Amino acid sequence: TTESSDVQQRPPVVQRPALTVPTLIQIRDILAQLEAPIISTLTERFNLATPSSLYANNGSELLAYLVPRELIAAASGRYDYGKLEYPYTLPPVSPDVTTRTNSFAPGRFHQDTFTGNKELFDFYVNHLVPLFSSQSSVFFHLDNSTTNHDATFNLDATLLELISHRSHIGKVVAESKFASNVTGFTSLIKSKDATTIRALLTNTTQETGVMAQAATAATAFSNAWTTSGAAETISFVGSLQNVTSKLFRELIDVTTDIEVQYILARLN
Ligand SMILES: O=C(O)C(=O)C[C@]1(C(=O)O)C=C[C@@H](O)C=C1
Repeated sequence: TTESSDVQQRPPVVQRPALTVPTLIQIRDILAQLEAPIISTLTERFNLATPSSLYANNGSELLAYLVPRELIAAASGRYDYGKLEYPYTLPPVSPDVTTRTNSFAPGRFHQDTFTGNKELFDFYVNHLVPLFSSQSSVFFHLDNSTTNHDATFNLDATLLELISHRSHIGKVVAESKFASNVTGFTSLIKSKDATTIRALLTNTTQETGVMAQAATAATAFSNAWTTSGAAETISFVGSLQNVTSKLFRELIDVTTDIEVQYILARLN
């Protein structure tokens, strides 16, 4: 009928709630809470033997593995507005638009379309996976095989989701910083001065604290594995430190990229 085709053609009306962001101090606590789960998953993943063929063609098999998982996640609301979760394989989200009647007061979340996921995925596959050099396997198979591809991709997916969520919390870090310096940021946004915006968003003291916490967590998790009797090589503790440090350096950089892009689109 005319009625049903009319219904099909009309785009869904999306009601986006007005969401206020926490203070910078609160957000830094939230970021700190994510360090242990990330490093715990990393430790688990680090201990799986990793055939490099699994990540050929820039990780195309892993990306394909993420598709059905992200479709299910989308259906359960994982990527809904304000969740600060963005998929690796699904289409980009539509941005908020500031209008005369809705100016998005400072402190209110303003959706932009940028995600750091491509950067995170490429870093993961090309710079982190090559460091996963475990020779032993935690799996016992009667056919003498040592790998479990499904378990490996499953941990990859969990880790990728966690690091993506951590990085996209940068959007609310940026909103919180924008709200506390509207005048300063507005002129920089108007002149599209990404370099000065980045400098204004950067806090190297905070970065040092984040890196130190990550190192502490890596020590704790590697100690937990060795003292509980896992068959680890002598180099395990140092290698996990190295991988953790590389990951958190990247996370800070991608989080900052996401902050910069958020600010640049703040008045759109
Ligand atoms: O805490 C902040 O101010 C942030 O912007 C977050 C963060 C991080 O990723 O942890 C990123 C950039 C800053 O230089 C310091 C820390």
